[in-house]
Amino acid sequence: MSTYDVIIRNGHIVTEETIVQGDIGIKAGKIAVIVVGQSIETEAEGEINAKGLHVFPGLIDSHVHFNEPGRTEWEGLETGSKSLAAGGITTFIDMPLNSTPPTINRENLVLKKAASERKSMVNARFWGGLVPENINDLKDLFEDGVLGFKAFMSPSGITDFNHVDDVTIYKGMKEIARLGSLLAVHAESTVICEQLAQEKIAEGHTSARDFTASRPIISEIEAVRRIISYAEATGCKLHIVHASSRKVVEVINEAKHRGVDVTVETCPHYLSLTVKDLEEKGGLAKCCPPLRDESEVDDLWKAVANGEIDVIASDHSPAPPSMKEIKNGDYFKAWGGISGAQSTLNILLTEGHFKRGLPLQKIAELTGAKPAKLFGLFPNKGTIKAGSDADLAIVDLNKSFELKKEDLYYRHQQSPYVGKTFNGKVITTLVNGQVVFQNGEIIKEIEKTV
Ligand SMILES: NC(=O)N[C@H]1NC(=O)NC1=O
Ligand SMILES: [Zn+2]
Ligand SMILES: [Zn+2]
Repeated sequence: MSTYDVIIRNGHIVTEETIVQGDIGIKAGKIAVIVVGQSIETEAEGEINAKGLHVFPGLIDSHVHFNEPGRTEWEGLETGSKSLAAGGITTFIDMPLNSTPPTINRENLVLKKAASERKSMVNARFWGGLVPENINDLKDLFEDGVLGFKAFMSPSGITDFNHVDDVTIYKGMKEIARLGSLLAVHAESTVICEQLAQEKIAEGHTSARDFTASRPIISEIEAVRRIISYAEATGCKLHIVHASSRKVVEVINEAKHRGVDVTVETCPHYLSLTVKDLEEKGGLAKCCPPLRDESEVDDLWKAVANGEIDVIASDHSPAPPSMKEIKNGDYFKAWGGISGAQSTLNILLTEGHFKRGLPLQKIAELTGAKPAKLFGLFPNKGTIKAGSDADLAIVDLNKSFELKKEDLYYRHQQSPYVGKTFNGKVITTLVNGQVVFQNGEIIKEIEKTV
């Protein structure tokens, strides 16, 4: 029996801290050894030549909606997890909504886990929901392993996942604080968004820019300020998802400096697309909060470079093509949600590293070490260290490609990124030491333990 099952040779090994060149020896799904500057002398059954390539910690996508069980005509665990494998993502944390039933109690979590065990090719973890009806279920969900809870401050678009009122926020956050967990929040103001939408629709103003104007940045800022005050009152750890603007991030920064335990996520679409894309690509580029303008994109990159963003995740929230169509020019009706999970690393490399000089270590931090630390997965996941799980993405930074529909593993081969040229290509993805994707092919379905 050889010492290692797999040896990855001569790669540039990227972590949140450094880039070093060396060999990685993998045994029983874990990184057994990292030898820097020289070779591992024995041979393994699986030899991977990574000369000239970069080895990243497999990405953690802490924000996906895979819709299974119950809404697999939108997306599923098999198709969703294949797209992640193809994108170098080795762990996802699935949101509690858009599947039906939603993950708001113990029974529903059991269904979610069972489906993932059968169908996911990457590591699956789960968010539980906080809704007005389930305060008494939070403890069960926590005990059964959810990594945190998720609430909407404005309507979620899904009838079986209600947004929270102030009392639910207050009681829910007290309970989540007591459990020692955290609350992730979709923060937009219901009052502002509903009023502005009503006015626009009544006037017959339903264009891309009308939709965007109905969900202004102030709506995020107001909701973020409000939820931060509840975090301060209850001592509940808070995570703001999908900040669309640095102006929102600034509010969170101020709170951090006051000592509030709050973190912030942004998404690749807010870092690479604008309201112009919404006009040109239609529903494919519709999301909530909406895409902003070019100057907001630039400012958000400054926030990334400046260490003001904690996590970058996809918020992959797909729907069937018919629901993404803009009918009669009405941007209010189409489903809001971007299909993007496969492209996170591509966007960060192309727009961040190559265009703006973002260090590779920073990409590894935002998509690996930081989410792993925040959601309790570190150091098993999110970094490359002896003893960590062998979840790895091997990338050729010298390869460019144009994303084609046919490249997408989603249930529906659609994405606002189709047609975009990316610099840097994922060559091989390993999950728990097994190759799941190589040279453009999904290699094999793996047996999963969740
Ligand atoms: N329900 C759901 O997935 N909503 C997501 N879509 C989106 O664009 N923003 C969200 O929060
Ligand atoms: Zn959201
Ligand atoms: Zn979401």
